[in-house]
Amino acid sequence: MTNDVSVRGVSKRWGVRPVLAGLDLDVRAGEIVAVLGRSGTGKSTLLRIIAGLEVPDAGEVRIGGVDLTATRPGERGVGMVFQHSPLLPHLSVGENIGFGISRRRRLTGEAVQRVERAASLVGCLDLVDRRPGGLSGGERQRVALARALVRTPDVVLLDEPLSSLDVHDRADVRGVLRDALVGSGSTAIHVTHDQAEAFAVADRVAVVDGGVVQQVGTADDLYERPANVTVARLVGTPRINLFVASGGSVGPFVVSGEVADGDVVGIRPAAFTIVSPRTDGAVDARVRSVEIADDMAVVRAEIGTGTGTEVMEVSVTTGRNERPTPGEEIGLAREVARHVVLESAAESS
Ligand SMILES: Nc1ncnc2c1ncn2[C@@H]1O[C@H](COP(=O)(O)OP(=O)(O)OP(=O)(O)O)[C@@H](O)[C@H]1O
Repeated sequence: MTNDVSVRGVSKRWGVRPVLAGLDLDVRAGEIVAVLGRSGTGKSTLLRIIAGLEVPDAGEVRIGGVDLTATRPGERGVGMVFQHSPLLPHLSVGENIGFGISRRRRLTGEAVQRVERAASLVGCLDLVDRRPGGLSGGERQRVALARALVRTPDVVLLDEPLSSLDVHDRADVRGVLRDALVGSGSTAIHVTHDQAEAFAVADRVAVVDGGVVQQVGTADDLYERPANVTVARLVGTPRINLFVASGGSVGPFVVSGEVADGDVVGIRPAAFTIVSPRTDGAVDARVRSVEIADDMAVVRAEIGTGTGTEVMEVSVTTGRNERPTPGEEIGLAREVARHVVLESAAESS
């Protein structure tokens, strides 16, 4: 295959502000990679550079090993889908999809087949005779995707394609999107700030922050083995709890395995166990708030830090039916089964 994407040392400033700072990213042929990052971290800028719509200050982009620095957007074999992809209102859905391969409104034999294939890839074959005006947001984005895929591009770039949809449409279209991308054989780079979407659509996720890729990996890699504090805080809902280790303990908790003084240690909310209040050896806590998320409850509780009178808040998840109430005294088992060392004091000194 010749449609792998390689981004090497790409930098871009807007005015004095560096947005991308020597960013590297490798996407294998046929792979779907999501670029996940907070708002304003340069994700769209990166996509536009790959598409040839922006020129980087430094670095290069290769598709299939070919340096594209001097290649115009239309010649890069790249298709794009945006958050709001404009459809032409006076054309039918089929004609809109066909617009990707021909400026002529009346399509001939082979073009009709290609439109039908693209429409069926995204599950909108039944819409081809409709006008875009009456389509739902989810339907419109599926049509926009079909219009990008009809050209059988080497690479599809998707810039927040689902973020204008309501939660239900978003969840439905995610699956369609992944199946269509896999079915097309194109390499895909999907920009989003929604981690659930990134994990649902992509084979691997690249976390971007500070103008560089912080870590690339599967959902398990990023959740279980985040490379640093930045990734640990961006991946996982509710957020990971952070502690600085001291005297072999992590705040008032004890983890399996050794930790050195000054290590920054992360404990996921699901790794804590709630026990009865004032259980021998448990950590006393008071519930500040409880939020229900489907079958899970997110409990925010105040604990002593183990270093005096200071208190800190930890997030703990539990089953919806086992949840305590705000204000209640609870205990947290002192021994925590899983943790991750995010910064080693020995390395940073
Ligand atoms: N053409 C431009 N001129 C000046 N500044 C720009 C331009 N395009 C983007 N920026 C700035 O660069 C930064 C990164 O923007 P970009 O849209 O790439 O981020 P993003 O991660 O895609 O954000 P979002 O998720 O909010 O879309 C922002 O601060 C933005 O204001």
